[in-house]
Amino acid sequence: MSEATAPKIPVTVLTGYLGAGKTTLLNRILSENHGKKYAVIVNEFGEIGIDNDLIIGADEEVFEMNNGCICCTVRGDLVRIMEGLMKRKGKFDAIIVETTGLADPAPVAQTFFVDEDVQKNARLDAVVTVADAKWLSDRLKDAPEAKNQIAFADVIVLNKIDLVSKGELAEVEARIRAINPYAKLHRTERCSVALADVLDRGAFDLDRILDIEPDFLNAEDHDHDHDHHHHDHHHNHDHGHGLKHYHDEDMQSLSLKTDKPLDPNVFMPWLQNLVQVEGGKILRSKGILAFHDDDDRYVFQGVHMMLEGNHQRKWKDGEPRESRLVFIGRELPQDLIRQGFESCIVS
Ligand SMILES: Nc1nc2c(ncn2[C@@H]2O[C@H](COP(=O)(O)OP(=O)(O)OP(=O)(O)O)[C@@H](O)[C@H]2O)c(=O)[nH]1
Repeated sequence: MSEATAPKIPVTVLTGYLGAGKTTLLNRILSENHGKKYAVIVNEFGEIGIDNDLIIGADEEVFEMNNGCICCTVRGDLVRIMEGLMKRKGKFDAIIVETTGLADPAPVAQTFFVDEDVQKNARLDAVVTVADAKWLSDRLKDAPEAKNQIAFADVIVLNKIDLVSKGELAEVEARIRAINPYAKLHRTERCSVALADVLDRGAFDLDRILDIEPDFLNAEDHDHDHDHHHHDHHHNHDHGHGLKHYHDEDMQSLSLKTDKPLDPNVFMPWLQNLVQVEGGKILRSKGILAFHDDDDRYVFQGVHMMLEGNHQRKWKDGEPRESRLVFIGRELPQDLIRQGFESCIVS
């Protein structure tokens, strides 16, 4: 088949606010017995890559971009990774891009239309947005990214329905519908959705997007002239090709790391207390931990004051037993977190 007639590789953009369940959905996709091979591109907020370690069964096909937000500074990276993948066309069936919870999906989606090389070889299949039934209504009030993620969705996975009452679910669904009446919506616990409902949908609807973003296809300027004007607490960049998007400048991330073991009897109560007291400010926390006298890696995940943790697997021979944690939020009590963490290290 010639280059011109070869089918374009479908790309699914997986978005959704911090902690909504994107990695949970990605793991579900990758671990299902579908006989397909996916290339996965992950972008996360925070200096230490953790998500890569939480994705199962896709070791050699995960490409990480950790140096910024996918919708701005690393968009060049996205194009480069895509171009690299295109050279290996035939080795995989589809591409999934998991964006950070703080990314605006518009410029990400735009990459698949305005970058010539990418556009020749790949087609945006759908923007799939995971929405957190418990927290989305709050985020729609204070996080502009959350609203754009809903507005741009072709498919919405309304997740964590186990954490809300029927009334709350109806309420959040009505809020979603007020922003986006078109997307197909699935209510889920742990992103339990049929793969056919999220992949290979052929659902991306350019006309609808042009209604929301009339400048979506304008790409005169690829230099990313950031034109920052401040708008409340959010900066608003115009990437020079007409698309404006907003960032929450108050959002911070704190990354912590140690190669000394942690004392679980000190760490666990400390973390539980921290998210109980500061969970309003700490939107998201996650970490991979090496406990004293423990041959298993321990993984914890938090969204506000809710925490989950479990032993993930044995540390591999030769694998450095280090602990890595990330806290993301507004007005993070950085010194308090840092000091608390240090007190959990076995000296
Ligand atoms: N109770 C409950 N918890 C869930 C559900 N789905 C996911 N979680 C938990 O929510 C937390 C966040 O899930 P992730 O899949 O890591 O969320 P994410 O959107 O990838 O998070 P970021 O990449 O940090 O933005 C984890 O502790 C999950 O186990 C659900 O349906 N119900």
